[in-house]
Amino acid sequence: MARPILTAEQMRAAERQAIASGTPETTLMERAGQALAETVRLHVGPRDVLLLCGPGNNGGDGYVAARHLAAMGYTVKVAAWADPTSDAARWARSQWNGPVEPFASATETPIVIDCLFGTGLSRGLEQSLFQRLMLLVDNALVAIACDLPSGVSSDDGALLSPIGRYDLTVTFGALKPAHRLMPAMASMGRVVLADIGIDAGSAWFEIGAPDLPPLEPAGHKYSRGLVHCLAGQMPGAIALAANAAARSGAGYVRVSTSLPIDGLPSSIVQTGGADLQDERIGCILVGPGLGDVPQVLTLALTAPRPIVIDADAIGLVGEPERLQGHDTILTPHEGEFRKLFGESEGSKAERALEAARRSQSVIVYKGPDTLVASPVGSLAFAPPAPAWLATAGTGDVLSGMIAALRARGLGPFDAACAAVWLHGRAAEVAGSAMIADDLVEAIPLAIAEL
Ligand SMILES: NC(=O)C1=CN([C@@H]2O[C@H](COP(=O)(O)OP(=O)(O)OC[C@H]3O[C@@H](n4cnc5c(N)ncnc54)[C@H](O)[C@@H]3O)[C@@H](O)[C@H]2O)[C@@H](O)CC1
Ligand SMILES: Nc1ncnc2c1ncn2[C@@H]1O[C@H](COP(=O)(O)OP(=O)(O)O)[C@@H](O)[C@H]1O
Ligand SMILES: [K+]
Repeated sequence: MARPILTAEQMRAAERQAIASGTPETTLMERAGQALAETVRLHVGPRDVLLLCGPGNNGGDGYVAARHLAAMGYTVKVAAWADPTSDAARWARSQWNGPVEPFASATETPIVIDCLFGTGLSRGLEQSLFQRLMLLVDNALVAIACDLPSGVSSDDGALLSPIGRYDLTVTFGALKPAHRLMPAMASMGRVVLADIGIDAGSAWFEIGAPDLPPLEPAGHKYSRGLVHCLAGQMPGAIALAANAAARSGAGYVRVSTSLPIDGLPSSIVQTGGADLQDERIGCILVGPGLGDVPQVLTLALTAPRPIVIDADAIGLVGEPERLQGHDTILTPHEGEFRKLFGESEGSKAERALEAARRSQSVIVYKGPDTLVASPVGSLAFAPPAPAWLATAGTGDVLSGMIAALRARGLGPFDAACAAVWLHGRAAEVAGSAMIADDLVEAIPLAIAEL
């Protein structure tokens, strides 16, 4: 299931909306703290708990959780960095009947819950604070962050001060961009989303398992999708992409190549010519292994068909505005992105959206925190993918998968999101010693699980 993602400002607006509709702020805080306590009960055994509370509403969630955990039978200690400064947090503090010790005297405890700062963090933590926090977090059996690890910038995933490693992060109403952006996402552990009754409808979301289009009982290979791949100077890469397209359910995969490609399955047709005016083509794929052959990209752009532009072809585009009016999906990694769009300011999310707007294309901005951006402002964040995807050729596999799903009839944004999700899942199925060829073999297994 897709999970909504809101910026800190959007989250505050959603909270104001809920309050205006009759839900008091203290009720939202009660729900958040209770959900935090229940998540602890669900995931963690009955060991002593230390809650570290800050001055704002993140700390308020902590006092509420302390009360619920104590009622569940946990031995609970609370340590505060500062007195509550918001009305809701003061209320939550007043409802906690146990002692509150100074932060400086808090000692190592099996379960540590960081409720110091959440979406309201405005600057890095002072050194004595983050050093002590990291010690408590890294020496805990289980470390849990309330909403966000303290030190993380909610909107862009930057670390305003160093953070420890958390096993679990419990967030409320919606995920925040930092849950799915590097470097913050690498230290969050599992991210659990608790419903606190706010309306989190959003154009930004975390990609969930896709719904692939059902096969027509009376379908034929062309109606299932024809992917036309354009080879270049290093055909191994387009072979991987073509294989991936075939394994992702395209009805027909064709490769235009001047050199015969060894080892391609016989079901993938190799042709010398490139009739790109063929109306049966569902998607053209250009770029993997292309080399410096701009005329192949130009040829692809003369065809009025959906097109995936990957790898070398991205560097050959020139001006992003050239792609306006085409039905294009671009799949840059960091280097390719900067080559085409230049060095721009802002978070990865903002840069992805700006790139989609300039090129009027769907942008799959790859990396450990892959984003899919559309020209109309939709933004999808990939769930964490295994680090072993960082191996040669996995990007070629992804572009083949996107082309197949586009040819099968998904729209460009949905095709990219579905392929990104399946790519990550196929990598999990293939295991940590996989190479890109194994990833291709795992695609049907990932699809069969849906
Ligand atoms: N917005 C919502 O809908 C809800 C928010 N809730 C909680 O409220 C949190 C946000 O609360 P707040 O906006 O009060 O913000 P925080 O509790 O994250 O922190 C804000 C407080 O910390 C201070 N501060 C910020 N950076 C600091 C630093 N580096 N060193 C020392 N002090 C610093 C600020 O001056 C302010 O007093 C969320 O993360 C979540 O846990 C929940 O109670 C549920 C509902
Ligand atoms: N550390 C990582 N963790 C998870 N996924 C990663 C990581 N590094 C790269 N990836 C993914 O692996 C793929 C690599 O693509 P790319 O850089 O184009 O490689 P290649 O050109 O060798 O095919 C992308 O889908 C990217 O999102
Ligand atoms: K926190």
